[in-house]
Amino acid sequence: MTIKWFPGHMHSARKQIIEVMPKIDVAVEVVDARLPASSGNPLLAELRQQKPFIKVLNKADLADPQVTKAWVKYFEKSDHGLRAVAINAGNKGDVSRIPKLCRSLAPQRGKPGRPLRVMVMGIPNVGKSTLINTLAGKRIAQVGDRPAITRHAQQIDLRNGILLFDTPGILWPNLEDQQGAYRLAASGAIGDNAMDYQNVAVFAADYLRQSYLELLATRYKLKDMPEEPTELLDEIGRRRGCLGSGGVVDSYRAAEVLLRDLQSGKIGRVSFESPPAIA
Ligand SMILES: Nc1nc2c(ncn2[C@@H]2O[C@H](COP(=O)(O)OP(=O)(O)OP(=O)(O)O)[C@@H](O)[C@H]2O)c(=O)[nH]1
Repeated sequence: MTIKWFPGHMHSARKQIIEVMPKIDVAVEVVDARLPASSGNPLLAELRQQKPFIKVLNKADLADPQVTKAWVKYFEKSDHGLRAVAINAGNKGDVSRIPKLCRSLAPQRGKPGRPLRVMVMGIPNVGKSTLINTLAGKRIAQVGDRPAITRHAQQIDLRNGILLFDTPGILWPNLEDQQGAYRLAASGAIGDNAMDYQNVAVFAADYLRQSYLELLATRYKLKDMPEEPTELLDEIGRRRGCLGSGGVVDSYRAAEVLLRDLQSGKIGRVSFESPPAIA
């Protein structure tokens, strides 16, 4: 397996987090609801100190609702200073829960002259920008004729008593765990070029066969379900007409079909990992 991704940003992100942490009231980490552990950043747990912390399980519209519920429960039970919310960052109603939660976690702030300072962080592609835009867009809807967001360096004034910091903003996941890296790639959280595309598709086919057999069978009208993941991928390719010369399955195209379908939610709502049992 070759991962060509984010070499050596650890040191500068760590420095930035250490610098920014004392200046903020609430830390928000956006993770992917389909893989809340693998899409998290281990630095935050270590560097957050006693700051109120919100885990935003985003893209919940793509994740298995039962599993997401279990994750929310797990996070809140395993850490008392932490609150977890599952949202779709494009949905205003969902997103409006976050400012409310921030206010409840830092009630002493958010008053005139004492803005509530919130830092939004997360690995690439989890939906940080979408979340920030929806937070800001709410303000556009209310005010209409003035720009909703003001950027001063890395601060965004939402003009509702909340100041967003998006530094260091982008973090990276732990790619040392091979299974986690495969989940990240299969969900689309790390780019297509980061890992061998066909290996990722084989991993996804195998995972779906084991965990979401019915969704897989329905999507590709599979009558027989080959146990061997490469054969399963070939069968999906055949069903989708991904054939090369001589009627041989073009496995690259088959991989593309499966991963695109999976990442866009066309196969159904799929979670890639479940929380550990709570003691
Ligand atoms: N289905 C779904 N898609 C989402 C959601 N939030 C974001 N997306 C999509 O996910 C992709 C990445 O979203 P961004 O907001 O750019 O993510 P980001 O974390 O800012 O990404 P970087 O700029 O790479 O750090 C986009 O295609 C979004 O439309 C969500 O809740 N549900």
